[in-house]
Amino acid sequence: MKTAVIVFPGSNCDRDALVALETLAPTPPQRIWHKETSLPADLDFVVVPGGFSYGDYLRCGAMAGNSPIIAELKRFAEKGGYILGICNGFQILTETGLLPGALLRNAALNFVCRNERLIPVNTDSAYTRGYAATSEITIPVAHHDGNYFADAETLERLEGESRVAFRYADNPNGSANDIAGILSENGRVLGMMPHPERAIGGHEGGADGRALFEGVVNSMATA
Ligand SMILES: NC(=O)CC[C@H](N)C(=O)O
Repeated sequence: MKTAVIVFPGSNCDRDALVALETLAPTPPQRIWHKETSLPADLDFVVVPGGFSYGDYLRCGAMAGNSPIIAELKRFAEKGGYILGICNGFQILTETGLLPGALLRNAALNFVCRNERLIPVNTDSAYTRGYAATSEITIPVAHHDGNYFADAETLERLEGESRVAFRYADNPNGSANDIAGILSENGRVLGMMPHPERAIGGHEGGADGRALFEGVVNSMATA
C-alpha cells in the first residue's frame, strides 16, 4: 500500500499528516512537492494537508489549485484513488473542482483554533466506517476560512446522496447545514476543515482522528 502527502509552499500540517500515516499505515508515506507532475504509479492514498499555501493570497487554496501536481491529482481521482483534503487541503479540493462548494471567511470574521465536537453523518465511507452513527467525536479546528458554502441545489444533492461526512455539533464558522466535511460521489475523496491528523493519540490530547486513518487504510487493504 502506497501513501503520500503533497507539500505546497506554505503547507504547515504536512509533517503531522506524515506522522499520522507513519503511525497508522503499513508502509512509510512519500512527500511530494507540488511542482511534480506525476504521482507514483501504484499510489493508493494521498493527503492534501492543511496550512497557508501561497500565504492564502487571492483566496485560500486558489493558487495551490493551479499547481503542476493538480492535473495528476485529478487523474488519480478519476482512477478511483483515495484523497483526503484537510483544512487548506479541503479549500484546495474545492478550488480544483474535485469537491463542490467553497470555503468562505468565517461568519464572525475570526480565526477559530479549538477542539470541536463533530457528528459523523455518513458512517459508511472508508473514512467514517470506524465511527458510530450517533456518536460525537472531538477533533481540533484552526482556520479563518472554514465557512462552507454551496448553492441550495448542491446542498440538497450532498444531503440526498449521503455525502455529508461530518457536521459540527456547535457550528464555529457559519457553515451551511453545519457541514464540517463532505465526500465525493464515489466516497473516495473527503474534504474536511477539522484536523484528524492532530488527534491520533500521540501528544496532542485526543485520539478521535485515529479511526479515520485506520478506516481508509483498512479499506485499501481489503480492496
Ligand atoms: N489550518 C489550516 O489549514 C488553515 C487553513 C486556511 N489557510 C485558513 O486559515 O482558513
